[in-house]
Amino acid sequence: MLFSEHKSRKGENRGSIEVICGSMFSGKTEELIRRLKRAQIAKLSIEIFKPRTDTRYDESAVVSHDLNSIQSTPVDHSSAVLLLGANTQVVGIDEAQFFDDNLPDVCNQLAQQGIRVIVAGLDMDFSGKPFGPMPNLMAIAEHVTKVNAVCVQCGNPAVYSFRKVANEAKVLLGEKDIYEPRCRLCFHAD
Ligand SMILES: Nc1ncnc2c1ncn2[C@@H]1O[C@H](COP(=O)(O)OP(=O)(O)O)[C@@H](O)[C@H]1O
Ligand SMILES: Cc1cn([C@H]2C[C@H](O)[C@@H](COP(=O)(O)O)O2)c(=O)[nH]c1=O
Ligand SMILES: [Zn+2]
Repeated sequence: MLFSEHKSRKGENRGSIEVICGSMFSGKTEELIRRLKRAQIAKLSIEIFKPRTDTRYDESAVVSHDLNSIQSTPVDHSSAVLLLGANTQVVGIDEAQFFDDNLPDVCNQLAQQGIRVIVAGLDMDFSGKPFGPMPNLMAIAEHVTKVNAVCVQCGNPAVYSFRKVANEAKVLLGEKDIYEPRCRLCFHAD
């Protein structure tokens, strides 16, 4: 599937929702940044949002594990995305799993206003359960892209984020110190 930067003709509503999902280290943020930078090259106006709680690499920028980055606005609630994203052509959202349950409705409203909305997030938490608003976002999206990491145990495609520490909290920020991507077989082996 190719994602297009084409501009709407006058009066034509080209709003849409794209979801990029997968495990940790699967390339969600890289893919989000790639699509947003192409939109910038096409001279479309863009606004990017992430949850304020996600301070792993930077307070405000969206940063991939390979340290590619793009400036963003940290927000506390999806309502801020609706307010701040309303007057732009493309809206990008990273770490969508941490947003409140109203995010799908916000994305729908933005798409109805003609905005291309691109959302990236973890589809499953460390226990293999659907994460936050992600399943509902995937249900209403025009396009869903599931990316895979490489299983660190066996080298097969990985769809799970295995937590290496004993902590049952749903939200636990971290990197390779706490998580490793695993395939189905290796995820359920431990
Ligand atoms: N086990 C792994 N499988 C795939 N990529 C990995 C792995 N470990 C590190 N990486 C790196 O992580 C990058 C993806 O980072 P990023 O886009 O931030 O992922 P995500 O947002 O899905 O966590 C890859 O391009 C690769 O260089
Ligand atoms: C599986 C899982 C992950 N997290 C946290 C860990 C990281 O800070 C982010 C995911 O980042 P990425 O860009 O996808 O690598 O989420 C969590 O809080 N709970 C979990 O179950
Ligand atoms: Zn494996």
